Amino acid sequence: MLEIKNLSVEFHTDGGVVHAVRHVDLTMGEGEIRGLVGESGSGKSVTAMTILGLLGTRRARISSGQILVNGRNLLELSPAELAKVRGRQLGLVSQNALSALDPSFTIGSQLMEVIMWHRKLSRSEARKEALEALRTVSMPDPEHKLRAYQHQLSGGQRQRVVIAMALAARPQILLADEPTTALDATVQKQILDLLLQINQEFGTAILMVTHDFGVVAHMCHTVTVMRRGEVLEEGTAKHVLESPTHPYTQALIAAVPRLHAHDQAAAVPRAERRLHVFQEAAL
Ligand SMILES: Nc1ncnc2c1ncn2[C@@H]1O[C@H](COP(=O)(O)OP(=O)(O)OP(=O)(O)O)[C@@H](O)[C@H]1O
Repeated sequence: MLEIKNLSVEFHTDGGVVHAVRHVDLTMGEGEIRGLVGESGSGKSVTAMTILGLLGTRRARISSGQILVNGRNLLELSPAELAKVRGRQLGLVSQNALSALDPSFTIGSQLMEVIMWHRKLSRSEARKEALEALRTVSMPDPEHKLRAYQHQLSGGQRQRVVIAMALAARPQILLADEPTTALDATVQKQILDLLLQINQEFGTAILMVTHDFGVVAHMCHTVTVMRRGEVLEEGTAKHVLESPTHPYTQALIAAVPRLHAHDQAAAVPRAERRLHVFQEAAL
């Protein structure tokens, strides 16, 4: 469904050329949850933003590669064509819900706008869909939340709205860029579980950008590990968690407190269980 081949991205800065992504290959099948893992600056976000066509600076240059979504190379599309693919096939859940939402409009009007844009519905139909979208992301008191502004919501509730907006066009693939970074531990788990539920209910594939192998153990079927713009290793989450080949991956796994000792043993069957679900779904 998603195939990235030999992708390289560089930034031309005053201080010289930054090779942010180097010859990256990555594939995702239907319903797959892939973790894209690495420390800060390893090139995860630039990879995700390149897929979405949202690099956002004229200093960026894609120096090689292809990004195929259902066989179409996104790098050859016009901006208008890419915008359509972005809505229909790719959705983004960014790390900062505050910057993704507009403080001067209600949650309902922002959701309705996205729904009307993608699905060509009337205002009253879009309102019903907006309410349904808030129910899908298990928003408490959704009727009331439609009329609320972002400052009236908790961090976790805002992130639920961002997920609802990303799902408005029923995309095949969600790109989730550190979606729980700004949240406390309990809320983090709720949001990860919501993404898992969406994956299972709608078959939405998820590219989960994270620096945290705990997230991989909790929800990913497969994982790609990046360092300094390159892919160091990739494989099933079970395999990489159990027998990481690279010392860098070993260090990332060791850095997760809850994966230490007996917790690590418990995490593996969890990832394995999810892998089975994924493999069955793929058959
Ligand atoms: N607009 C830009 N101009 C110049 N360099 C950039 C730009 N955006 C990213 N980079 C550089 O590209 C490299 C990869 O950055 P990227 O944001 O993809 O890392 P990351 O793995 O997502 O890190 P983090 O987890 O901190 O978000 C870094 O060296 C970064 O400094």
